[in-house]
Amino acid sequence: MSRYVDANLTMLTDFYELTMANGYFLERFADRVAYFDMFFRHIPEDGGFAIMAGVEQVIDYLQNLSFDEDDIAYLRGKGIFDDRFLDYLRSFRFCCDVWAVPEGTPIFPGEPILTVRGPVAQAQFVETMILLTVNHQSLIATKANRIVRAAQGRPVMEFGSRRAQGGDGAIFGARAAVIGGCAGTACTIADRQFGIPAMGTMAHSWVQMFDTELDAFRAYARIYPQNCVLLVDTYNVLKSGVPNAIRVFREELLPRGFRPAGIRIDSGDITYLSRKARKLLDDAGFADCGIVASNSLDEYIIRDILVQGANVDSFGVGERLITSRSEPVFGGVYKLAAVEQDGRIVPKIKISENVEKITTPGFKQVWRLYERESGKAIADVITLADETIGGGQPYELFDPEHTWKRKTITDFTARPLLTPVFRAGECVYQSPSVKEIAAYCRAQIDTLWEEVLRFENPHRYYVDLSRPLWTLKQHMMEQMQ
Ligand SMILES: Nc1ncnc2c1ncn2[C@@H]1O[C@H](COP(=O)(O)OP(=O)(O)OP(=O)(O)O)[C@@H](O)[C@H]1O
Ligand SMILES: O=P(O)(O)OC[C@H]1O[C@H](OP(=O)(O)OP(=O)(O)O)[C@H](O)[C@@H]1O
Ligand SMILES: O=C(O)c1cccnc1
Repeated sequence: MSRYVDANLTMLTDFYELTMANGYFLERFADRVAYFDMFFRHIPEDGGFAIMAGVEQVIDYLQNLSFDEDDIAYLRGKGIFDDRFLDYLRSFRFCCDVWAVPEGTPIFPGEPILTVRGPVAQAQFVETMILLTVNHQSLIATKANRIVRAAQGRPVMEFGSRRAQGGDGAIFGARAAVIGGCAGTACTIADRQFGIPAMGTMAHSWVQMFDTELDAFRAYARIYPQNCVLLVDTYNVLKSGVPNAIRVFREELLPRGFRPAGIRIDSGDITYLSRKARKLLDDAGFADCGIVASNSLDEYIIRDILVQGANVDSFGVGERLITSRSEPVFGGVYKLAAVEQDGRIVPKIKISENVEKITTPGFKQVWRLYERESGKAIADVITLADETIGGGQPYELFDPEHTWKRKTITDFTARPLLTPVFRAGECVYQSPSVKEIAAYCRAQIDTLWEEVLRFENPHRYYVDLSRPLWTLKQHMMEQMQ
């Protein structure tokens, strides 16, 4: 089970999906085969890449689609749905094909990251949940990864449940955070469900509950000698918190053969306090005692305090991660790309004044091309689904907007990113564990050039169209003029 409540989320859909489905049904259109693509247009915070996440929960949702009698009665009560349509919903069985880019893969604007093919009434209907699931988790995985990269190898713990936007925000946010590189989470249920390590320290209330800070530290050290991290900022970090921690480490841990795990600083100037605390700990013979920092951190503050010379070994990050506070929207959209007519795929396009918003028509595949020698990713190429790239053949890349910019590459490998997930409604994909996804994500990010990784003005990674696809799109745009 990958949902925290065993609820059927079939009715979690925008109402227009239902009115359209009813309409398709009445127009005898419901079984016409359509292709929908999910893609996004903008990388949060103008970053160089985003991270795909949420596929496992999309699978879970699609496998559990069904309307029960209460749903049907509710819809009947609306007074706008045809009885025959309601009967059709009663026997609804998801029978579409779905392809998705595997979770943990770096993704780029404009490329399909998930495609659904099937009867339009169904393929249209699943839009809302697919978008909300992938938008949420990709947003948080992308944000978490920025924070993790800012920490430069120091572990980052996800502390955000209490400030998440609801239960799903906390649980799937924790899942996505670990995909993006967090070492663990404070979210216990996420550990139970996804096997991602739950960890934590203590709250200020623990310290306040005792007559003195010293008593609070002593009690904690006695109960948890093997993993003793003491919160040192309830009263005064340097005058009482750290000295009391040192005393307790000496009196409670050393005699029992334990070493301290750490102290946590949760307020004030982290750079100043961590440096002073480090010196006190070192002078007391606890050079191995880690310093955890928390308090409304994000990638910018972490980067700043490290540049300032903070002495921090790990970070706890909550609200700004779990809500992706600096940019809380991952604007993935779901657009019709083609229909089938008389056994042929007929591409569809959506025209806009804004060139970026013109959709790319047809049933497509996305190929990632890697330089053979360095293993680095060169570009992604969106092709029609029946095209193949690789097999030792040179390939000409060209910029879809400035077509005179061309380059022929020879020594490369190519892999298709869109992977079959459902065939005719049957799941054909085994989701990896979150740990495996996180490891894959790390390895994939290593294939990106430094220039794409940086926070400020990263290079735009190439997402090109194949010649047949570019020609098709051009032709359709001209026809629509
Ligand atoms: N050296 C630093 N450079 C930049 N930002 C820092 C530094 N130290 C802490 N911060 C950040 O400054 C922000 C504000 O901290 P603020 O002054 O509100 O304090 P506080 O110490 O939490 O106050 P309180 O004692 O009320 O909890 C936090 O987001 C914190 O992460
Ligand atoms: O600041 P964030 O990035 O969201 O990290 C999580 C915060 O949650 C806790 O504070 P809170 O005041 O809720 O509880 P506490 O009494 O345990 O400090 C913790 O001490 C952190 O400050
Ligand atoms: O374990 C912690 O230190 C923790 C957990 C949640 C929020 N803040 C801190």
